[in-house]
Amino acid sequence: MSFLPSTRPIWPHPEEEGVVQVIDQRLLPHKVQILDLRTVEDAIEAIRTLTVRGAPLIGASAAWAMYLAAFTSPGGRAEYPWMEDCCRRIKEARPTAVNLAWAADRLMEKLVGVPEGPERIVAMYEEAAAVTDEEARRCRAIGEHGLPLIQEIARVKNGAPVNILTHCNAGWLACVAYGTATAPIYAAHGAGIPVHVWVDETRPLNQGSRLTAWELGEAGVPHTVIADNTGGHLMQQGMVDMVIVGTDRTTGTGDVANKIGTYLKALAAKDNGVPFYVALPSSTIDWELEKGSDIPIEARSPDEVRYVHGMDDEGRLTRVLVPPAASPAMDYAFDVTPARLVTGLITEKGFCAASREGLLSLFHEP
Ligand SMILES: CSC[C@H]1O[C@H](OP(=O)(O)O)[C@H](O)[C@@H]1O
Repeated sequence: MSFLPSTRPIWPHPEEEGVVQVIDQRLLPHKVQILDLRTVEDAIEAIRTLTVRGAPLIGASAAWAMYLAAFTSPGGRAEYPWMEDCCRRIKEARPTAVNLAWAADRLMEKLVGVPEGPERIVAMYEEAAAVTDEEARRCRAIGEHGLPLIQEIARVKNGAPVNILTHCNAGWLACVAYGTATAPIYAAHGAGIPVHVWVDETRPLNQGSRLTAWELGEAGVPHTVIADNTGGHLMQQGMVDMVIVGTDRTTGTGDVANKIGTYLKALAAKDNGVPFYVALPSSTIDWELEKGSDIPIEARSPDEVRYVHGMDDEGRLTRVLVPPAASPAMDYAFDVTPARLVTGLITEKGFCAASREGLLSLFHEP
């Protein structure tokens, strides 16, 4: 199986009803393992454990979780009380990515319009597939709208590679296809524009060194993995032409929640005059929030900081403890970059300023 930007990390089982298949991202890049999700609990656990992760993919997973809830409902008819309780539990799986609630609520809205029974189960399947396909189209469009930003730098550099720094994984693995931050990168690479990507390892779970590096390697995009604290030095040395990151929730005023460490990259970019772009589908915009400080920031198990997971020299998946066993640890999964540090937003409808006016120039507030 070749893994290209159009690859999907989630799909309905091709032969068996009531089964959704996902790539277990906890084992990448060392092992490609497909998991079968059969119940809403399976799907919630996959989201909670980052088996599937990334805002758009979390949204698609929530949509398919609602289908699994319908398929496994106690009375076999996707009864409203059961579905409402499942929707609530799905929305509790992780707090920061707004796509989770957006997708689960959309499936609930679809449900109320269809009588309970087999027809409603089919409607949940079709709506989950629609959410998934729409997300793939949005990400492809993000690539098209971000491409000119890279083309302009390539023009100025007269054929020298465009150096792009990215943080965490906002690739097809985090979405449904193409990615958000990676979509313009894949579009540029596909158009023959020389690019090189500085890949932040992104502690503590190393979504960059494990997932982004794997994606780019599979797609043949030149890249270099760097320790998280390297980006500022590279920017000071003029070795970064732009930063492109994803987001888990962006307020209607352009404040951006993304993987922990993003804010520090934005500060370094501002200090060095490096453009700092955020790529996002409209499903990641939270129009109800004015201030980024109101975005719920997920705190995860300290063991994610204390242990490093990887493969040993004998090819065995393993983990090692880094700090003393007695040392406490904290694991904030996200931080908030204020709009004033964001050069612009790359969306499926075009490029805009990180502001309410900018977003409203492209979208109607729901
Ligand atoms: C395109 S959304 C990707 C976004 O999600 C990641 O978080 P996690 O791996 O914890 O789901 C990270 O913030 C990425 O930028």
